[in-house]
Amino acid sequence: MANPIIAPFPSTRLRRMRRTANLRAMISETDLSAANLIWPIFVTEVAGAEGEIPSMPGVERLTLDGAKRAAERAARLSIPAICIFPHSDQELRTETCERAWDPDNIGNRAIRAIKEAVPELAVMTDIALDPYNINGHDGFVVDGEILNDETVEALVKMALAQAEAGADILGPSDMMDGRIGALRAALELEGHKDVAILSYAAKFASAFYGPFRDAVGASGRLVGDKKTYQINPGNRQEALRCVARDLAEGADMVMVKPGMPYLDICREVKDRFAAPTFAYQVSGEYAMLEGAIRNGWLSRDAMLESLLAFRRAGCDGVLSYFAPAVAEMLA
Ligand SMILES: NCc1[nH]cc(CCC(=O)O)c1CC(=O)O
Repeated sequence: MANPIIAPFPSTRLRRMRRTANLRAMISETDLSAANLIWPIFVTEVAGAEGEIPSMPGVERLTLDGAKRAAERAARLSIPAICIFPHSDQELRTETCERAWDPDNIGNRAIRAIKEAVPELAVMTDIALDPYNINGHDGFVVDGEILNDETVEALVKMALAQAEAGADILGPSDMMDGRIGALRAALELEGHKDVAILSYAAKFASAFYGPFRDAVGASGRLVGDKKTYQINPGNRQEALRCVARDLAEGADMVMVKPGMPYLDICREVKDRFAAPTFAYQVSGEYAMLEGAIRNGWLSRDAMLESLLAFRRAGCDGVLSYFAPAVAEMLA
């Protein structure tokens, strides 16, 4: 970092450059635009499950038609990418999770519908077994253990189905070891060399995912917790090793998740690896901010400030449920 030279007061008065809006604009260090946003949406195949998610006020589960309209809205607002999270038929969850790689599962149908409606919009997916798993885990569970290598094989099948459906960016969120390398190799082999991987590389075992699990119908299902695969929230060095490992295995971009409580990790990842770096402002962060805004306890500027903070911390972009609202404010 540069060594700023500060003349003694009153020669230096830092308030001189804060006096008017134009002076402030001239020395503004960080910007936020719609191009920095990825919009996560929930798509359901269950009749009657569409509509607002109680723990995420303002966020809805969408039908396929709703997903198409969201894609059109994203394009109008210059949001470059949308990320699809499936809410699948709860009755069809199984221990063997075969619907995860069914070309006609709701996630894959949503990819096709959106690519058809708005071909230029980048479509990102989630790779993990939890939307289709009877016990809500991201991997196969046998005798209470989350199996790593068997899960990776399933994730590869899931990824190929998504790539086949037209996904531009795959987002493995499962935290199994070795999955990035396995996905990259399979994509090369199966003719999907240009499909990008945005790895959920530094994903912590967080209490902030609660509302998301409500949204995808996993809350009541989850047996135990995800601490045998997601990172201990206190572990900075382990998070950096995960990022290094995923980049070495062929990830194009990396993610830190959750976001606001982990801005130190964002900064460190960007400085160390100089790779495209994203953060996920997760459901619990959204719920806190939106809840306070709806109660009149915070102004909507808190939303903008929270996203600007990710940019200041070195992130190229942010997955945020605020994406459309913020893009509208910025337009
Ligand atoms: N594969 C699961 C997944 N993918 C994205 C999120 C959380 C996103 C959010 O909270 O907004 C989760 C939840 C979890 O790990 O239990």
